[in-house]
Order: sequence, then C-alpha cells, then structure tokens
Amino acid sequence: MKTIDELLAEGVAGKRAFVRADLNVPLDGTSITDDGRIRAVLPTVKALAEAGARVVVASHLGRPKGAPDPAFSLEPAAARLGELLGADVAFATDTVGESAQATVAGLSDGQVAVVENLRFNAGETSKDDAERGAFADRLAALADVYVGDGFGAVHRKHASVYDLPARLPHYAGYLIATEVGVLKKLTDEVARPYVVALGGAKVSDKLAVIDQLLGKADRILIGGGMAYTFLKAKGYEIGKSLLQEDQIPAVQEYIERAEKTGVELVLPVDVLAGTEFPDLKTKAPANPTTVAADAIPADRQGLDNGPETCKLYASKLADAATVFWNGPMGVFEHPDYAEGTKAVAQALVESKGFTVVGGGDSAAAVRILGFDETAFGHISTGGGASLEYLEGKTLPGLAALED
Ligand SMILES: Nc1ncnc2c1ncn2[C@@H]1O[C@H](COP(=O)(O)OP(=O)(O)O)[C@@H](O)[C@H]1O
Ligand SMILES: O=C(OP(=O)(O)O)[C@H](O)COP(=O)(O)O
Repeated sequence: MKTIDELLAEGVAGKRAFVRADLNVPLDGTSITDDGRIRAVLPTVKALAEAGARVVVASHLGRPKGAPDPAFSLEPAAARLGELLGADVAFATDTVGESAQATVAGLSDGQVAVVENLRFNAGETSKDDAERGAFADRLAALADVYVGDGFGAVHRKHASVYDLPARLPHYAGYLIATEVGVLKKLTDEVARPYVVALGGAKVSDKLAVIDQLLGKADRILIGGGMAYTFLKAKGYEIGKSLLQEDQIPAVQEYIERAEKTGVELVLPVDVLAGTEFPDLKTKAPANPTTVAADAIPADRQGLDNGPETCKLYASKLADAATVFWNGPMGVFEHPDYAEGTKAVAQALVESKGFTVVGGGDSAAAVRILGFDETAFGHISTGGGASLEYLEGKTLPGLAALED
C-alpha cells in the first residue's frame, strides 16, 4: 500500500488530490455535535495543502436515498473543516456536476474544496458494478490522484471507496495508516481475557460480526439496539424495542454456540424502557421505567441498560486485558438514556487492559459525555469498519489501496 508520504515525496504541487474522507458527523439540525471525524482527517488535508495540492475532499453523510436531501448536506462539515484549517474551504453544491467541476477548476495550489454528499448520487452505493463504475468515472474526472482516508467507510464497496482508486494513482492517508496500525494488534495475539462490547443501532450490519467474534473473544457483552433481538431469541417479551426479526434464528444459533464453546455471552438483566423514542431536540424528560429484561411491557421500548446491567457490565469489563467496544449501550443523546453508555465508558477508563472504542457515535458519545480521550487505548473513527477488520475480512476500501 503506497502511503501519502510517498505521494508527497513524488511531488503533488499543482495536482488535484481527491481525499475520500469520512465526515459522517453527528448533527443536531445543522450544528455538529462532535467534530472528531473532521479533526481526524486534518493531518492528511493539511499535508496535501501545504505541499501545494488542490485538495478535493469528498464524503458521505448519513444514509440519504441516492438523491439530494438538504438534511444530509455536507455544508456544515465543510464550514467546520475551514475553521479547523484556519482557511477558506470552497463548497460545491453537487458532487460531480457543474458546481463541483467549477469549484475544482477554481482551486489554486494549496486550496481545499469539499463536494456535496457522495450519497446524493445513486451510483455511489449501487450494487450494480456498471452504475458504480459510471459514477466513479465522473469522480475521477475531478482529480489526478486519490488519497483514501475515510477509515469509517472502508468496509463499504462503494464507488468512491472501491471503484475510484482503481481509476487513479492511489495512496493511503494518515488516518487509515494509524487506524490499521492499531487494529492490527487486535488481530494478532490478543492479551486475554478479550472482552467485546457491542451496542448501537446498526443491528443488521453488525449482528453478523458475532459469528466471527465467537471464535475470538472470551466474553461478548450485548447492549443498545442489538440486545433486543437476543432477548427475543430467548423467548422474552421485548415490547416495541428495536428488533431484527429475520435474524432471530441466527441469534439463537449464536447463543447455542456460545454455550457449547464456553464464550460468555452477556445480555442485559434490566433495561430502561420508555413509551416512545425520546425527543432528541427538546430533550424533554422521557420518564423511563426500569423493567426486567425478560418482561418489557408491550407498550414500551428498551432504550438503555438498567442499573443492574450497568453494574454487571462494569464487572465483566473489570478483569479484561483487551477490550473492543462498538455501539452505545442506549440512546445516549438523551440524558435519561445515557447511563448505560457512561457505565461502559467508565469501566474502560478504569481498565488496566488495552481498550479500543470504535464507531462514529461511540467515539462521539465518549467525548460528549465528558470522558478524557487519552484515557482510552485507541478511539477509532470506524465502528463497522473496525469490526469487519477484526473479523479478518478483506475490506474493499483497503484492498483497493493495496495494488
Ligand atoms: N436501544 C436502542 N434503541 C434504539 N437506538 C439505540 C438504542 N441504543 C442505542 N441506540 C442508538 O444507536 C446509535 C449509534 O449506533 P451505531 O451507528 O451502530 O454506532 P456507531 O456509530 O458507534 O458504530 C445512537 O445514535 C443511539 O441513539
Ligand atoms: O458511521 C459510520 O459507520 P459506524 O456507525 O459503523 O461507525 C460510517 O460513516 C459508515 O456509514 P454507513 O454505516 O452509513 O455506511
């Protein structure tokens, strides 16, 4: 894999450098609640700009449906990037159209532009190779070289991640190099006990990871939206909680395999349940009740770990020599549902083991809830990406940078 240092040594002045970043930051309307992913790509953007490149930064944000949607505009992220760089950052209101072409053509050496959300174009995420390829061709027309630095998206076989690097000389940016360097340590001989904590909302994406983790981890703690498919698979009532119904048979098999192989699979014993999903804008009191995890009332949904589960998970993390945590334990964005996430973060802070937190929202949670980032071994910008890396899978966005 060629790195950005090789590109800098070859000389990049006057060249258009396309940086595929992951600027998928959490937003409250148009205000960014955590800019960690923007800060994470700064070393790459700065190095290219200082070397005189014309830097074109591209990213997805959220999951728009292949067409422009103002709620998912990258404009706030572009503005924040400009503030952090201390320089004007141009913004193109489309990704490959007239605005992007004119914006890129207007760049001088050392200037930076951001183009609009890649996922406003159906070709970005298409499963059809030709459709993705056609979009990648249009992206390629904007640049001379490609720098892959969107670690959080390297597990996606998307046009800007997988097809575009094949069309341009390609290099890995500093963030990807750092992330892979740290995560590699968890794929070699890991210090045991190795405990993995999984939560969050991207349940369908991440349930499959457990299949592999069962052969690697000594203990797996399940929380967040992930937990309810497990509780349902055990035959419990989960009310209106998040459920991945089609995954129940797979989850039942995971539970059986864990029992047979001696992997400790730990599920919540109590949860905080509300009558509805809380209002994250007003943060109006949600008045949840603590209920047993095997008897969530039909009109309620589990939205955080309960107090007994918080204690249980802290005890299960206390003796870990290695911890990997992805996915908040509850809807931490609301103060009534933040305790489960806080308890896991606190247990990692107190841990004597090597601790890794991964994921856009998990990393944001740690910072928003006031934890000191330096108290963790590593905070990864990618959740799904780091999980799939730990599974030993070939990640499209890394494979594409290899040759
Ligand atoms: N029980 C739950 N029900 C619904 N959403 C949940 C629940 N627990 C956590 N979440 C949500 O999960 C989201 C983060 O999930 P995810 O994107 O998978 O994590 P990450 O970005 O760290 O990989 C948060 O916005 C949080 O509100
Ligand atoms: O937020 C992300 O992943 P993560 O929630 O697993 O950390 C990445 O930006 C990838 O986004 P996606 O899961 O919509 O492809």
